[in-house]
Amino acid sequence: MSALWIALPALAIVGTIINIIWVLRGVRRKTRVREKKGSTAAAAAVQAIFATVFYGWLGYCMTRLWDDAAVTEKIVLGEAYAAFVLFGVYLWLTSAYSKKKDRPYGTMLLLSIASGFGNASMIFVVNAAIAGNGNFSTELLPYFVLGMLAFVCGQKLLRSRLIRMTNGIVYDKRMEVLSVVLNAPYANVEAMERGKIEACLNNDTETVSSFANRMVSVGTWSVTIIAGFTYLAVLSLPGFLFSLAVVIAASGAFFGILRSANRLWEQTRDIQNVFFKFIHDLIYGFKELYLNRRKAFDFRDDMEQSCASYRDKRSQAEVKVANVVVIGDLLFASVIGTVVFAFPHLLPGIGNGELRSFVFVFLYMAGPLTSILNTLPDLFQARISWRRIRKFTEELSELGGRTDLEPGSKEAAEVMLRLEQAVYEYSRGSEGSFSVGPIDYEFRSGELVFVIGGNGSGKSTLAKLVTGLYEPNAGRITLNGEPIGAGAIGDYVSTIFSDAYLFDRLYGIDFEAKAEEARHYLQVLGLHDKVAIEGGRFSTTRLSTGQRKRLALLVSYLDDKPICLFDEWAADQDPEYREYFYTALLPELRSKGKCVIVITHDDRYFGMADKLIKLEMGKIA
Ligand SMILES: Nc1ncnc2c1ncn2[C@@H]1O[C@H](COP(=O)(O)OP(=O)(O)OP(=O)(O)O)[C@@H](O)[C@H]1O
Repeated sequence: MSALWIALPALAIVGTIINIIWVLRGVRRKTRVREKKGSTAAAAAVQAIFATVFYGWLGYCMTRLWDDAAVTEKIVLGEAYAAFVLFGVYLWLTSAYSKKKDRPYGTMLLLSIASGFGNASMIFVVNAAIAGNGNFSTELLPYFVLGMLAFVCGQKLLRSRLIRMTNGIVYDKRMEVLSVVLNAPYANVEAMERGKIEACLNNDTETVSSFANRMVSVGTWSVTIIAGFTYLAVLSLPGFLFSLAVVIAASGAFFGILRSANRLWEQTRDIQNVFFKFIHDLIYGFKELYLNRRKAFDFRDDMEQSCASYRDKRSQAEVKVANVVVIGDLLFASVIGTVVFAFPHLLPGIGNGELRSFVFVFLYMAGPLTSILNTLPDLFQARISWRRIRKFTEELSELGGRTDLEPGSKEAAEVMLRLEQAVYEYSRGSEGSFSVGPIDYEFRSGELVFVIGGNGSGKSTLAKLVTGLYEPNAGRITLNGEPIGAGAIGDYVSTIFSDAYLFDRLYGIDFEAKAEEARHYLQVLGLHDKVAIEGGRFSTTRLSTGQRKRLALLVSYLDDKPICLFDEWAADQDPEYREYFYTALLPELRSKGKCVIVITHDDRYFGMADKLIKLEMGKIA
């Protein structure tokens, strides 16, 4: 036995030294870098004071045991002190030199054990002191203070690590979801139920994040409870078994109820998608709702029903949980009642002191126990959100998509984009489908191509195929003779679709190098007295529809890609800018060697084109 007691701390010492060497290796290889945040002189001083007080007090408590200890016990005490000091060094090193995506589970487990045990030991010491006869204050007070110090220091270190780690996990998840959305095939995002992306990025990541923060306390509570139960077992084995059975039964019932509430939470989560869709409709349809009160009334009615359903289902789920919490509290009270009133009859040997200690310790544990049970509903909801995030990312990346956001090479100034038997088909279930193609066509640099045709003939669909928004269902697309994936074509094209979105920043454009050019085109497009560009940002985008399209044209111009595609750009322009677009800007782009594709209904200007493509029912006529 004594050999084991000597070996255990010795193992801890060796393990910690290996870990310290590992951290130092990370520092040397720069995988760990000096943590700048929070490393002020004041923070360092506080850390030093805490460390000195803790290790000083620990040493003092150990020396109190020293005199009466046998040789082997002295060895164990010495080893334990050395292990604590080394662990402190390890903690300081890992917090001073952090690394990316650090998940220090082992360290957190040890800190949970230290602080949970510190927490529980306070009540053991108090209980032992009360149970003793007289002069307890000087005898046991140092150990009570040591328990307090272990709890406080352990909590401080554990919480800061856990908070950093859990928020890091949520941040990583959010960035992962964002990357998946940005790399997802356009058709997947277009087909996605409206509101789903918002609910996932906003709702789900927040739910996971708030749960992660609650996990901070669960670790400590668990250790306090384990330590408490161990102490109860020492005090009275039957009492311990009985209370354990009650706690297990309460937790089982709680779990069962939570499972039945789970279905309701799933449903409330579905309603969140609908809620975000309503918000979308409210913002983008506000004009129509404002003008037509009946429409607004009906809309409110519709939204109200959805909100009411959310309220009812959520309430139903929470009432279920609340019932169990109340029953749980009742169960804890009945454990104490049974122990105090029934045990003296059932177990005649049991003493008053034991009963008092039992009640005392159990009462101390009831708080953490209830808190853990109350955290379970959050766990269920976080699990739903976690699954939704996973399903969402899987759904988006189902058809492949791009692997990263790094733009490819766009150096080729001369391009030949060829559609070979290319087909794109919308599947519309039972209503049949619409398809564009098969199309064989070659778009070349220095050419101005107009795409014409009636409404619904497939012009915009063809544009999406050509620009790589859609992947052909059949056939293929080549660029300069090489097959090219849809996701990569975007590097070669700048587009203005009829529903183009105007960002207020010039993303992806080296504005400093093009500031002069930008100012010139602001003047040419008649926007210089409306909009200014400062630091790559427009002073405003609150403009008329025509002006916004002109600003989009400026962005496309600065983009300077080899292929330019304009989808009915001139439709919103007055005759002056329409004339400028067809007779000056398009020829200028062509003379600069661009491949220009224009979707248009302006038959007055058809003559400006080098080639005309007429679409009828998705096919070139
Ligand atoms: N996202 C979509 N999902 C399913 N079907 C679609 C989708 N977008 C368009 N369609 C269908 O494809 C057909 C062609 O649409 P497209 O927008 O390409 O026509 P268009 O020639 O550009 O028309 P317009 O001149 O009115 O802009 C339409 O009948 C439409 O119903």
